[in-house]
Amino acid sequence: MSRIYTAEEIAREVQNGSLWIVIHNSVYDLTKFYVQHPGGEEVLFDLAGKDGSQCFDSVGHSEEAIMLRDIYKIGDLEEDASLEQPAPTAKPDKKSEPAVTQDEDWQYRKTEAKERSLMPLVATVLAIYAFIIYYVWF
Ligand code: HEM
Repeated sequence: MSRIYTAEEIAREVQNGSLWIVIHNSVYDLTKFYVQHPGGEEVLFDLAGKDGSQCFDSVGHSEEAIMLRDIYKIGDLEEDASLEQPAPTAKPDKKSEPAVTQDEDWQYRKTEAKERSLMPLVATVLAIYAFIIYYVWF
């Protein structure tokens, strides 16, 4: 039978250096796993002692990840326990990323387009130079 943990117990363990995270009322000890996490260590550290359900679900973890998660389950959170909710910045907002990148791309393309529009002018000037040098020398 799995153990029931109180919010205070979880907080105490985290203070003692363990990396415990609660996902859908199950308690996971990720102290040994965080170094192997494909999504990075930092996201897990930000959620130490907190509720990582929203974060875990929003990433769309694979079946393998869900099975792997079960290995680290140590128990359940007691009913009605109030855990600290993660700050909005602790969540990887995958949706906002492309928007920023697209915006930057747009600026990049704009500069690139401007540079490209100068190319015929530069080529013409160089051709005239080459023509003059050819005339003067020969
Ligand atoms: C027991 C807990 C967890 C396990 C076992 C786990 C496992 C994994 C695995 C195996 C992957 C590789 C991709 C996949 O197979 O889905 C992954 C990616 C990732 N995970 Fe987790 N994860 C856990 C918790 C979390 C939590 C709480 C967060 C939220 C901050 C998170 C954020 C991410 C991110 C951002 C990626 C990268 C996704 C990508 O690059 O597409 N993970 N995780």
